Amino acid sequence: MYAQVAIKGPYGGLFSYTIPDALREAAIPGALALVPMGRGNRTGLIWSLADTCDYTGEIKPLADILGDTPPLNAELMRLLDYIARYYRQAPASIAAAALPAHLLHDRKRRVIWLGETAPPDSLSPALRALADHLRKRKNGLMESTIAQHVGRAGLDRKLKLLRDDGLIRIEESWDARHKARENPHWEAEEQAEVRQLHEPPQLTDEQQEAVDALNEAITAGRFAPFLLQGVTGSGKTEVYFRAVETALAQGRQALLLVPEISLTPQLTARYRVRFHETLAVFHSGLTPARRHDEWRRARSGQARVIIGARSALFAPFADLGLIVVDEEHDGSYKQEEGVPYHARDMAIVRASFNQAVVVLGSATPAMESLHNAQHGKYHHLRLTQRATGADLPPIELVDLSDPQNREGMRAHSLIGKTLREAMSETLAAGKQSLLFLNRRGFAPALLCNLCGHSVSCPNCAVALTLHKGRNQLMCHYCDHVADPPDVCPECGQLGLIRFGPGTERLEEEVKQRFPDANVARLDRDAVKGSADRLAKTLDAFRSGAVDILVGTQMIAKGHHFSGLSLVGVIAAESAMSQPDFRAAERAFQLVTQVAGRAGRERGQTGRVLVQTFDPQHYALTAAACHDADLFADQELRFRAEAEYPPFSRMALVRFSCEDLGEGDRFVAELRRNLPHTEGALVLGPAPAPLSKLRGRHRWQLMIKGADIRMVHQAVGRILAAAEPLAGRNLRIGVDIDPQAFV
Ligand SMILES: Nc1ncnc2c1ncn2[C@@H]1O[C@H](COP(=O)(O)OP(=O)(O)OP(=O)(O)O)[C@@H](O)[C@H]1O
Ligand SMILES: [Zn+2]
Repeated sequence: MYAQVAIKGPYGGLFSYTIPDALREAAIPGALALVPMGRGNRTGLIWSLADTCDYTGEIKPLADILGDTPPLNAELMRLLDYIARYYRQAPASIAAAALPAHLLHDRKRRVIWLGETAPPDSLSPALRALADHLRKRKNGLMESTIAQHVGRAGLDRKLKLLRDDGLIRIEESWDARHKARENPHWEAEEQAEVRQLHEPPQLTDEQQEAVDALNEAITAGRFAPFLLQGVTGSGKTEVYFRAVETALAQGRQALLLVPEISLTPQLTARYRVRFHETLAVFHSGLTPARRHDEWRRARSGQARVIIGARSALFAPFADLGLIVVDEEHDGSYKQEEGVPYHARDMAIVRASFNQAVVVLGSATPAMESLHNAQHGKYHHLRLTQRATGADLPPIELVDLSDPQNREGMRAHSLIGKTLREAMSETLAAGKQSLLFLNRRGFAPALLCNLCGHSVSCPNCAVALTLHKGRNQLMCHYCDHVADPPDVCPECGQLGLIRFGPGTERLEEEVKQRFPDANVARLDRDAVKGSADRLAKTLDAFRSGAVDILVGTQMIAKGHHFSGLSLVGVIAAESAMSQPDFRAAERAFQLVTQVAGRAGRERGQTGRVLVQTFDPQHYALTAAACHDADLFADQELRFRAEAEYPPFSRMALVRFSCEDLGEGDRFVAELRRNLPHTEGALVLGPAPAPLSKLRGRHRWQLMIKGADIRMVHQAVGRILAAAEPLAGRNLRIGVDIDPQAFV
């Protein structure tokens, strides 16, 4: 028997080890193993067991198995293996994404002797020697120090035996290290929310129908995928609650995936009120130690409902009966860095492995999900009315090319006349406004109007964004910062102008125009370095302390602000003009979602103004009449004609190299040797739209095929051709079902 161990590091692959007799029982897939590698030991995840081994060199034995029970059970290992194959990724990268960060890092543990001064006679000679060594130190010993004395082999197992006998205590050192950094504000916020929440509401007829359908499927205990398409404010959350209750009543567990940004105390509080201590929360505000605690509560079955962002997909469960993917269209479900996987798509896979029900919920479903619903792959449930009885707010498209609207706008003004007047009226009526602009900073470019030079990042092929508050130029890709120059670095003249829109500029204009209003801004800069800043600002807006909130997509979705009546979208273009076939879909989703924040309480009238230079665009006209079906009809027709997903499948193979010449030579060579796959279209390799990122030059190759098998086959052949041509400095990455084409 050989253990195939996934080990993080430059190799990325699986390494074979023999299994010593003492570890035979514990060495199963999903267990953490300590293995000899080079001159030291490394921690890895046992991926699989094999009877044979191809490796012809010396195969070493596993040094130890770590932990009491394997962190990942057979069900999760099956999912991980599927992900590795589907996305063509190294097992070690997947393991790193799936496990709490601590487990794979080399552990620093302190072992403290608790027993009598003399070890009991019943101990075996090996344990007795170890116990003798331990009892001499009052303050305990680091595990690494113990290993130097008694050897590493089997040490973990021996310590476990002593611990089980009550003779020692083992302290994870990071427990202490991270406790100090715990953020108390989050808990306080959540508590405040909990007190405000009341009894569950009586379901509307539409909600009841959806709940009935879900309950039936959950009770049947078989795999069943649903698309819950409900307009903004239709009470999808209440439907999820009822489904979760049913799954719990069946003795099973439930997983709720939410976009990271929705993980506000408001949302978790709503879940806490319903599910109490059976709830575990995985959010970015937790310290690693707390995260690990929550993870352990889930694995032990103590927590029966888990709510979390993308990576909660890997939450350990004994018997998962329901997965909910809230705002399933949200881009944050796709991980772009590291292992590119889509948590929504893999949620479907995980549900099918578990005979579980999976619900994808959204007011603006992805075209892929709609297509599946239309073809009977998913059950389609719809909520067409707002649960509170409020009407959807009227949406007006404001044509910015119309001179009337430009009246009073100065050179860099972002707010046209119609929006300005509406904001005045709202303020005068004591109501709140929200302005949405999908770009942070003051100006996305610093341009020389004498020579045309644009100040760009030294590491990336993009312009640097000016941040006026901190008076710095920043790269939004690599976080490079620089002082803004006084003169053009190219021609040396005083010709630099701050060009383009940004939330900081918008905030400044709002403050100038409405000096008496209380204005706040929410974007990545505004919440940087403070985990509770987001919650605090949202709270101030919710309580009415802030009159006008300016922000990026952080404010666009999921929130329920009861006093909000006016929503302004500053530049609807920015979403539509991207070189991406999903641009129209994103524009429709964005406008619908941000508009959906307005007028959510019964008896309230909301108003939404969308400023645009292209008021005829079908994404905007459909959004303006709240017609998701009309948009889907047009969008799916366009996708079918152009053979884009969901009518085809795609993949990107990316190449990057620090040296431009070396990359160019590789790409030219690959182009000459590009293999052909029947039924798959291959475009490139060509320089990527973002041609340089973090100091590496980039190229990409796009593959389009009628189905995923062809795409996989083409990717496999291209990798086989590319890998032998690639020098040491060239990196190759695969992105299956890409969401971003930069
Ligand atoms: N049956 C009901 N009766 C009255 N109010 C309800 C009912 N169901 C939900 N609500 C309330 O309606 C509001 C909107 O619900 P919720 O936030 O779940 O909507 P949603 O569908 O998730 O919207 P969005 O897609 O915009 O996030 C909430 O304040 C919720 O408490
Ligand atoms: Zn950069």
